[in-house]
Amino acid sequence: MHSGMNDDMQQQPVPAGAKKTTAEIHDRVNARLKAQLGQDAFASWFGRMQIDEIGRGTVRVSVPTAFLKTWIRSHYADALAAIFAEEVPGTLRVDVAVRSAVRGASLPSPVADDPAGAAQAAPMSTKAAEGSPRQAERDAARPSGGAAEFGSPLDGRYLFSNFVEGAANRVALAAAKAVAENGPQSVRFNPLFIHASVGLGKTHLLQAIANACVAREDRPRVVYLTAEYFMWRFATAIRDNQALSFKENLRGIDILVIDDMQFLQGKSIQQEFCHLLNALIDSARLVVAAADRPAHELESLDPRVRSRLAGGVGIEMAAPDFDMRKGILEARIQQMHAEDPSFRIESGTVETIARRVVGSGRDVEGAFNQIAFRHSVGQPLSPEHLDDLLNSITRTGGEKRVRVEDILRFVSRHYNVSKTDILSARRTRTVVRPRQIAMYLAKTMTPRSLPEIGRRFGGRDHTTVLHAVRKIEAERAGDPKLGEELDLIRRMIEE
Ligand SMILES: Nc1ncnc2c1ncn2[C@@H]1O[C@H](COP(=O)(O)OP(=O)(O)OP(=O)(O)O)[C@@H](O)[C@H]1O
Repeated sequence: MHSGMNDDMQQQPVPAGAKKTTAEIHDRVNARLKAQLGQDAFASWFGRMQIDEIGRGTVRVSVPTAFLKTWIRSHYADALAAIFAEEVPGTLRVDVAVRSAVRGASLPSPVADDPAGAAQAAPMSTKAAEGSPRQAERDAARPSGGAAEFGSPLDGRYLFSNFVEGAANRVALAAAKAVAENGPQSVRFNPLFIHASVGLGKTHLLQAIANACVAREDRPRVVYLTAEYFMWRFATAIRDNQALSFKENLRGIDILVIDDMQFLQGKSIQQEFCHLLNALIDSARLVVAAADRPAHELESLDPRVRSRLAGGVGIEMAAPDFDMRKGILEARIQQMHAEDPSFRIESGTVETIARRVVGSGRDVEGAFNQIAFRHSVGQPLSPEHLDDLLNSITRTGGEKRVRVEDILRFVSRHYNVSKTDILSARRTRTVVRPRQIAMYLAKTMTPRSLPEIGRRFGGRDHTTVLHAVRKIEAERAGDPKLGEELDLIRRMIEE
């Protein structure tokens, strides 16, 4: 797990009463962003950010391209606003603008409350940036860290090298590797469709393909996204009159990797997706997709999309056996140990978890994450607690498992905010609060890791999720009313 939050907290405070200069603030904000995101992601998205103005509760920053602005607004609005609020007490909003070619002039647009208006002020195709905007957008979209243009950022930890192979996934892994090796020339496996029940490694494998493709020498344009993200981006593009550039952008890519196809809904969106699928496959671009069931069983899908997906190579992954489960645990322990050398876990505990948690890779990781989380807050699990934990994980198998999707639905209903708002970059309190509660519930009711939850919440960083979980946990401890409210929502979701 990335330890950004901890690094971040180690920063030296400026003595009370001392007024920081803009340059000092910029340095501190940069240091925090680097600590949270890692050097590569920081350099890609914030390396060219400038602070233009600070005052009256507003910080104005600028970046050289509309693409960077859009990306920062949709992926890092929360992180940026939270950091500025800490560094510049009294900050209520952060405006991100595109720097004009004329030195110093910029086109402001709020990061928080009016994404639609903001996007219209400087659409992606606006020639407002210095140099060649298209080129700058491409450069920004191809950071050395491997994030792909337009889609969700890739998680650098999902690699072939730490994907544990076993009888359950051998064929899928071989196909995935072949696809990554041949890149856009993988016509034999086009589209490659991987299906498996929850938590069996679809996302890991898809991202491993995308990560490997991004690193190829022929530098294909790779887009990884979930069906939900596709829907959200498409809806936003229509609202912002950017549907054309949205389509153009996607049709120009070489490899599309799309996850969670079972969530693709809506007639016009499916139509659009079908056009995209046809355009890509017919022009020999590679499509890799995944869902929780075989393509022909995806009943909510438009029959044309279904048949196009079923016309490629479909491969199933099954549940991991004991050796695979042990392998997954060992891989996670190794990773954790590299980040925090003080991290220890008894070998007997590893065997116990692998023996008792017979579900998916996620269940195995869920048990591990709980143990790691306790370790990180200085409260290691005692043997009895481990037993309780394993009992609760093995009890909540199969159909009764709570999904982030269910949590989002109930929270949005309970607080009367739309799911789109919860997933958006909006930072008004009426949206932020339910979002944090939903994140807290996702962490405590599902075995998903912080980065996974971040991805489900509109591609947010795991530190944003951690912040939300800690905040709600702390408030809950001092506010019995909040405790009751959370229990009520929890019961509704479980029922
Ligand atoms: N074979 C494996 N090797 C290493 N890690 C694995 C393997 N299978 C699953 N995992 C881990 O388990 C967790 C869940 O896997 P992943 O998110 O890829 O599942 P999924 O099939 O996409 O689930 P969902 O359908 O719920 O999104 C991930 O952290 C992943 O790294």
